[in-house]
Amino acid sequence: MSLPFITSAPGKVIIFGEHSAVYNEPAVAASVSSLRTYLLVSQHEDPEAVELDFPDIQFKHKWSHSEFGCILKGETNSRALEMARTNTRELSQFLVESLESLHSDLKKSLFYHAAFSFSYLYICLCPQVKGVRFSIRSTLPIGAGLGSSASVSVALALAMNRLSGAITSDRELSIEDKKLVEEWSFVGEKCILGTPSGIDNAVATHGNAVLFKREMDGTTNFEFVDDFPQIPMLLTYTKIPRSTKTLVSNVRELVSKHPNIVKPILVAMGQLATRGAEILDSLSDENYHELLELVRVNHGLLVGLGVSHPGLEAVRSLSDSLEIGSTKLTGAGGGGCALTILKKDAKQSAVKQFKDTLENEHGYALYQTQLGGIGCSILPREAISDQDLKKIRILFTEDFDSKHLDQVLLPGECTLPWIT
Ligand SMILES: Nc1ncnc2c1ncn2[C@@H]1O[C@H](COP(=O)(O)OP(=O)(O)O)[C@@H](O)[C@H]1O
Ligand SMILES: C[C@@](O)(CCOP(=O)(O)O)CC(=O)O
Ligand SMILES: [Mg+2]
Repeated sequence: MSLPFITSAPGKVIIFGEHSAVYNEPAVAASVSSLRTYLLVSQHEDPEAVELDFPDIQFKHKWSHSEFGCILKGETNSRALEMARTNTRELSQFLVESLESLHSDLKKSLFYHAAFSFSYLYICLCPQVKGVRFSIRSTLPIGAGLGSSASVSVALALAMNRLSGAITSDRELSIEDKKLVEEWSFVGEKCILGTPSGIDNAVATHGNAVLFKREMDGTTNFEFVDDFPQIPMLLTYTKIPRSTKTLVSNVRELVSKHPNIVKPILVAMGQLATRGAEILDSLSDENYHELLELVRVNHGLLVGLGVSHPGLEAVRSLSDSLEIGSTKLTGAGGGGCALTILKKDAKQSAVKQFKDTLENEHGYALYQTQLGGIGCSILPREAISDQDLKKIRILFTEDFDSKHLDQVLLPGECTLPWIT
């Protein structure tokens, strides 16, 4: 595989069923194909180096390949690694402990999970590769509920499977390629957040909109929502930081404390997601009102799980009082983003007041973006001209804003021949 090459994966919006999805309930999500993570895999000046460069979170780390030797060498280790590679449903205890001691200097840092997830995938997928740098840039807000963690895992899983030779397609990614990316990006999400449902990385891999369900045996089951309707909606980013890992584990505590009360809430969310998907599949003037109702109910149930935040309630309450539509938190909650589905007859002046108040009085950011579209994608070296390569290298090394990244790299919009 010639270097450099680039991979990319989109963020997502969960429309129904965040949190309950972790408990094998169905959920509906769509990719946000214009908000993406890009990964540049390039040659390192040092032939022994494996370097991670994550400027968005100001994290850079370089390993010498020999540092991984203590994990890779020996017959017992080889057997344990083989298990880790074949049984992707559980993280390998051997690898978790080995990486913990290798990264003991990072243990207390905020970046531990990013380094852990990267090196877990690296050891499993392409441990023979060295003299390489992995640089990530994203136009997604991080920790906002739009699936930045999953898009990073998908971009890494695609790149590492390409480096190992497991993915070789040069015209179109096949169903098998995407299955492999989905499987390994789920492992990456597990490293970052413990017990993910798999919906975020499934959407970031396959794109479009899906009704998703993880079965009890660990397999994933999803149906694409055909012709996903472009619903008039607004995404509000409260800029309130939070961690998906913490929120998911808080809900787990609540479930184990009050199973008889909380489990029915999760089941109701699953029912709601199934009905929501039916409506989205055949959206009409008649059932549009029901869609708005389901959004309202879903938010109320999430409040019951304790994953809202006063900052999100401010968005919900303003959309209610201006009567513009229904608002729910999206993603793990606790801050991050809220999704407002607008009423068909929402007054333009009220929508404007909604946006102005949130931006000017609360300092929130509003995104107007289309849902659905391209999933993971790859740009091989052969498809990049030397001139474009120069531009791309600059984007990954200098502090450019996301507009520049989009102009040069956005799949479907730019002129580069992305393989999807
Ligand atoms: N651009 C990025 N560069 C490096 N790491 C990232 C990036 N985006 C996300 N991550 C990883 O994902 C974590 C945030 O994931 P999470 O809490 O699940 O929020 P969300 O997925 O909603 O954005 C970060 O702490 C970091 O480990
Ligand atoms: C809370 C959850 O349903 C969604 C988390 O999404 P995000 O990381 O907040 O973008 C967890 C999951 O489904 O894995
Ligand atoms: Mg996440």
